[in-house]
Amino acid sequence: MTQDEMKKAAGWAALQYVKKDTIVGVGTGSTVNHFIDALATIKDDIEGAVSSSEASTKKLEELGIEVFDLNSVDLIDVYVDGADEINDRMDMIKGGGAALTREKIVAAVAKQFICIVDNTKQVSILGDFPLPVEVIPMARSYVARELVKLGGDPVYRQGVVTDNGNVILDVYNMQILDPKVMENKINAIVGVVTNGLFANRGADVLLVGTPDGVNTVTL
Ligand SMILES: O=C(CO)[C@H](O)[C@H](O)COP(=O)(O)O
Repeated sequence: MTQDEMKKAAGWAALQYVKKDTIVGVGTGSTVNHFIDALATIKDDIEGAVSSSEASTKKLEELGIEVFDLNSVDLIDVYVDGADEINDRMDMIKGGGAALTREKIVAAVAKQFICIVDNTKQVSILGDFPLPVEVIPMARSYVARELVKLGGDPVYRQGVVTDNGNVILDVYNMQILDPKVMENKINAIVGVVTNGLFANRGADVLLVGTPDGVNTVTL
């Protein structure tokens, strides 16, 4: 089974968590793209979606799913998104697709976070995947120096501008033993918009695509 087939299995499995007549929070990435394909098959049964990126909005609209502005929505029942890494506490690193800030905002509003991954994303300690940090452009060098003080090796993701007009620093070699503490420390650096650690708000349900089917994990 290919990695993409495992992503597809996880993406389609998330459909069972979508309730009738609700607004669905939609993440970003190749695994979520499979979820959007699945969601399109029940589009007449849902009210619509709130999207975490321009890319997901485009795909949702192309498939006929109405996309609402988050400011016009009081309640999101489930938020479905992928991850770059997830540990057994359901803490994640996200932002490989540079959509981390909007993802974190939509996730914050949702009652339930359903994380969909293939089995290569499960880790015991977060940090092999470089941690994305979204930064206001004029603060890039300052934030990079502060990230070095926290023990990381930040690398500017050249040529990438986020949907919010900011830049991304990918932090290599970060020892992330306490994800919540690290998330808070990095977010406290002036000029950081947010970082890709989702620990203060982790996943509630994890769906893992494997060669033997989809495993469901809850805490
Ligand atoms: O956080 C993300 C985008 O910002 C994605 O969820 C993450 O990068 C996983 O992507 P994929 O499903 O393509 O493996």
